[in-house]
Amino acid sequence: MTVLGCIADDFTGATDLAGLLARSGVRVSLRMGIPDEAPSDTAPFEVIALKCRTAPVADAVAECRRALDWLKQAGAERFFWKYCSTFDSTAEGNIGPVAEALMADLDAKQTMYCPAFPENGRAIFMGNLFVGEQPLAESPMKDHPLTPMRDSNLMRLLAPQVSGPVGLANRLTVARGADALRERLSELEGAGVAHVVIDAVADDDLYTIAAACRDMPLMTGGSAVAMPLPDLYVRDGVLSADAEKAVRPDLPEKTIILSGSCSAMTRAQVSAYSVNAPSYRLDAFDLEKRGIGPVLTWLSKQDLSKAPLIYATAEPDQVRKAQEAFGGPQVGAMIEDALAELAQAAFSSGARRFVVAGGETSGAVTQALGVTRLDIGQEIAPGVPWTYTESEGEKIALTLKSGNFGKEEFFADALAVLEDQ
Ligand SMILES: Nc1ncnc2c1ncn2[C@@H]1O[C@H](COP(=O)(O)OP(=O)(O)OP(=O)(O)O)[C@@H](O)[C@H]1O
Ligand SMILES: O=C(O)[C@@H](O)C(=O)CO
Repeated sequence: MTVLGCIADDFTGATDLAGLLARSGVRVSLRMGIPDEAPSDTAPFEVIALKCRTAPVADAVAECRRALDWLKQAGAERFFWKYCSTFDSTAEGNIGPVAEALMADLDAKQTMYCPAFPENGRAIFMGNLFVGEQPLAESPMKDHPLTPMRDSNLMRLLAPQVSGPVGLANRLTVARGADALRERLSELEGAGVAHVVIDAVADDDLYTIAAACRDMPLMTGGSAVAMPLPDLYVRDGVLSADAEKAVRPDLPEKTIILSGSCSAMTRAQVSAYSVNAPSYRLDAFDLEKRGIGPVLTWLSKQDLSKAPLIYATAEPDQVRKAQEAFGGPQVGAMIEDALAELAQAAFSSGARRFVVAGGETSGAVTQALGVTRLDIGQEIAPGVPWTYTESEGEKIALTLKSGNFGKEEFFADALAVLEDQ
């Protein structure tokens, strides 16, 4: 029976959330897209990964509502809407419109918003989101190819995305504990505030917030505020802990690393890895002119046991030039399609270990590999676990890395963690 039903707006975000929930030892099931069939063999925590972060608002809302229906059928009575720890969205959405639609379906008068992820340097103070020591709008997220973040204030970012009033429960309240926070939430509810941003700067704050909000029909946030929920549910008696860890299948060593993320950390990871490993830079202008042929030829000559890297990862000025030439969404889709086709080609050449960087990129690659359900394995870095699944009846391992997660040596770390298991 499913205790918590989760909907994630991208694929790396979904594995991030699943990985943090799985730290508790409970079984977490991750579905790539809404399953066609009715729920069966469900886990206490079900996460549905969608690719709707940058989809048109109406499409995102419709898809998330369908996901909600599936999770309700799975028996869930509490729900979690997972978006990015850097609140990636546009002036239209999709964080607010989806939250509002799910609230309406669940008859919820109020929900909370907490993208904080202290282990990865995301903190919220007085409603402002920080990435490390920088306000969001001064961090590298200001140059994101699809969702450039140009304001750091979560209330200001959220207000144009929702129809109801937006409020704040600040750190001074959170520091006073779960009862004080509950009181503040009900005071805001009395004043008609439906959308409450909650400050959090450290993991202790997240425990307080999860404790205060765990009975809301809908919680929303990054992955970290969901992390305390399994233990809280066990204490509440609504969940019994069953430590069913996924076991790594026996896999050939052949590996491919595909990076479509242009985030600052991924750029550093690509630089670090490409010094010693075979690597190919996929250039947007070259791809448009000559198609995917040259990189397919390069790939066919690689020894996959050396874990080659193919990356479209580029500096902000290069991204800007490509976007000006072809249009932002068009160039994004062209590169995603290319990386998806390369994943298929690598699979046909025997690759069974896939390291993918970037949420949209991960969505494209997993869809191309026909992956529908993942088991969560060992974490490589906070929020980035290995996952195990099948493609065309063959066992494979996949890790889907959020753009800004992991340290500089992430790609080498990922290979090492799999070897160590
Ligand atoms: N050189 C490039 N020029 C323009 N767009 C690019 C280039 N390289 C990649 N892209 C596009 O940028 C987008 C990057 O988004 P993606 O979600 O994959 O990474 P991310 O945002 O860093 O990761 P996350 O969502 O996990 O934080 C993709 O649509 C990708 O195709
Ligand atoms: O929350 C995060 O930062 C990540 O899980 C993510 O959503 C990146 O796409």
